[in-house]
Amino acid sequence: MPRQLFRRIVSYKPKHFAKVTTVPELRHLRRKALLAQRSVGFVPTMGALHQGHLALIRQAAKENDQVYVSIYVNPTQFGVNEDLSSYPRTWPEDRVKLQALIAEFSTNNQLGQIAAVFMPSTKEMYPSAPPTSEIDGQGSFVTITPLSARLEGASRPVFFRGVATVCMKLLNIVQPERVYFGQKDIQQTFVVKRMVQDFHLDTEVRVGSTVREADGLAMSSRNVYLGERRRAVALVLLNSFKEVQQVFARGARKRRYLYNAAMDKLLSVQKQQEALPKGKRALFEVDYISIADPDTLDELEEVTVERGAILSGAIKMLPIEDSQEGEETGLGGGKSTVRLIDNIRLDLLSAKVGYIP
Ligand SMILES: Nc1ncnc2c1ncn2[C@@H]1O[C@H](COP(=O)(O)OP(=O)(O)OP(=O)(O)O)[C@@H](O)[C@H]1O
Ligand SMILES: CC(C)(CO)[C@@H](O)C(=O)[O-]
Ligand code: BAL
Repeated sequence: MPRQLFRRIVSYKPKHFAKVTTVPELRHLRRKALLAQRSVGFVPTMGALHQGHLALIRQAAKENDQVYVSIYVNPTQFGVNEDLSSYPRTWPEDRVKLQALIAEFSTNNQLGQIAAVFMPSTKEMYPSAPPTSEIDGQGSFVTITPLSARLEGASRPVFFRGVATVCMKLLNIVQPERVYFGQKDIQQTFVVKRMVQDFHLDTEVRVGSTVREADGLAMSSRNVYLGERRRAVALVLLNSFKEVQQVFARGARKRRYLYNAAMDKLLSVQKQQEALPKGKRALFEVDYISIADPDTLDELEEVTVERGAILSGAIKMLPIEDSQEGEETGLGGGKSTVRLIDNIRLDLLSAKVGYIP
């Protein structure tokens, strides 16, 4: 019998995870796992857990003996005018979801188990200086350029500096064999992979597919802010990708044809919404559409069938106007702008069947 399997069968699986708030406690657990030759898979999150997070935890439990999850809303990745203070914090619900996963994993001897949930304070994560969201703020930061300055980074200038910095801290603390990120935040996966490579971090970066709602909308912790009216229009980004798939399947390869297919869809839906009365419409702005190389994320002038492309984009759903009596306006009453991102792999196979991975 393979050693790994034997270890799992005889191993005692605790029914509760340790909730850890300090670095020494986490290191103590990690050292015990190392001495017991248990592999650790790590899933960093900002909480408000949904099926996208749970899928990453399931994948980590398939590939490791122990799963560590972090829940930490990292201030340095939010710009000064972004939604740090209102970001959903839902620990009671998150705990129930994690406990349900523990029950699910404990019935299957082939799976690892959630061993620790790391919920540090900001003082714990940023011990020597208060974290800054200012572009020229002082502190110890990891910067990955030029990758961090484009696409998401162009709209959110401090975002990837904050993500790389907190991921470096978390990876130094947890030292997992494997770390898990979602494809939904595709540029983040490129930034973290580059950081792991350039700083010789001893961990394997694994990427889980984007988990979607039944109609295709990518799950996101921020979707709770949309409300009914904006939720119905939010699918426009994915629908614009489907237009690109169609023209690609019909033979278009040049950037301008592919890009225009997405933009035409976005602009036509934008016009339709603008024509509606204020009490009915959901306005949005297009932030960017990118057609990029699958290995470097550099913009492409032409997509080849052999390599395909990463098609990604972001839109900003603007605040709800004239909310109606009894209208479900989402968390925060529809007052805040909600930025949505999504991406798909553009290749001939998926384009022909209209498959959205
Ligand atoms: N729909 C999804 N499918 C797969 N992975 C996801 C999905 N949504 C988020 N993730 C991944 O979960 C991890 C934690 O993400 P995070 O806690 O920021 O949630 P989020 O839903 O992306 O939040 P937000 O969209 O508001 O930034 C990241 O690696 C992220 O890519
Ligand atoms: C990776 C991460 C947990 C870092 O704060 C965050 O950017 C996220 O949840 O995607
Ligand atoms: N999911 C990425 C974290 C953020 O948008 O801040």
